[in-house]
Amino acid sequence: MHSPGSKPEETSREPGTACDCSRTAGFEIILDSIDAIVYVADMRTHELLYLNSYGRQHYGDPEALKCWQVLQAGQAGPCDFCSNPHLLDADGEPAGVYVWEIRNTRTGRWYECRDQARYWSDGRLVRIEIATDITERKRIEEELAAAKHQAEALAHVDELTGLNNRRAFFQLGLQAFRQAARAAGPIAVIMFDLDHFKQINDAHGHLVGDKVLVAVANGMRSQIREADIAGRLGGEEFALILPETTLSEALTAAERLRGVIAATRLAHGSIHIQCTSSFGVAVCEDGSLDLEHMLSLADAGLYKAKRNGRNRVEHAGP
Ligand SMILES: Nc1nc2c(ncn2[C@@H]2O[C@H](COP(=O)(O)OP(=O)(O)OP(=O)(O)O)[C@@H](O)[C@H]2O)c(=O)[nH]1
Repeated sequence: MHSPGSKPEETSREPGTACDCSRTAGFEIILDSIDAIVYVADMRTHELLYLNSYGRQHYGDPEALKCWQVLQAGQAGPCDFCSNPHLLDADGEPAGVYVWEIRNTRTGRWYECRDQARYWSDGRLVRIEIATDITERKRIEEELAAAKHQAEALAHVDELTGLNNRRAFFQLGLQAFRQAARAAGPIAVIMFDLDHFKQINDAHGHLVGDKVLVAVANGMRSQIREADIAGRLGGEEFALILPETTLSEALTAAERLRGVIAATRLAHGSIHIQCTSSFGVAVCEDGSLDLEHMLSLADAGLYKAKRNGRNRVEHAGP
């Protein structure tokens, strides 16, 4: 195996002299004491000309093998991610250091690679790579990214029921309303509020009240289509956005959900707790109204339902 050297014209001493040998041995001691892979490969043939001791410990003896045979797994030829194309300028001359990251296909470990083309001692162009193991840094980065993703997801979810929280409901709702406006198509909003929920809390405690809210949310989820947007707006108030839904379809959906909630019985000790809810429905047939306006109409319907005796569905039209 050849040893690392400098550009031929810069060499002041004939290779093979005693002084050159001791200098080369010195370089090898230095390179073998580095906690990083250092290797040299012929840029044309991919022959591995040098691999330091750290590299040999992890990838074995490279004698007479190509870089892609020693350093990567399952390669039938040069890697398609080989850095060679980045190392030469338009005139085919060394273009400086190229820094990149890769997960090694043999070991699964991550490396930050600093690659550059240089002239080897016999005049050919070689790729010199110094690859530092960054697996631990990557693991921390991935954990942070996962935690951030989870925090972002949680920021949109109502903790108790798992439904969209108010913020997510409005964000998703705005998109649905934009879509309805573009298509000039129908869109419906249903709002509902549990009846005399305070009495449940007062009689059985807040925890039981929470279970009722969860049961209502589950009933809601069981009734909606994939395109529908369900949210808990706060307290015991829930809402649904139903894209491409006409008035008669929305009234049917609200009536069905009212029946499901009224029929839900929550076991609590020796008794079963039941709860009804009042619904307000608003529909815009041509997508011309915005979410705020539709929610205020649905709220007016809900208020009407409460006033007219609760456990019922009322429509408030534009
Ligand atoms: N258990 C529980 N109760 C809640 C939660 N949020 C709000 N509440 C309760 O919901 C009750 C709402 O009471 P009201 O606004 O008087 O409404 P209501 O008793 O349902 O009466 P109507 O709406 O007029 O039928 C209050 O007792 C609140 O404390 C919650 O997250 N969990």
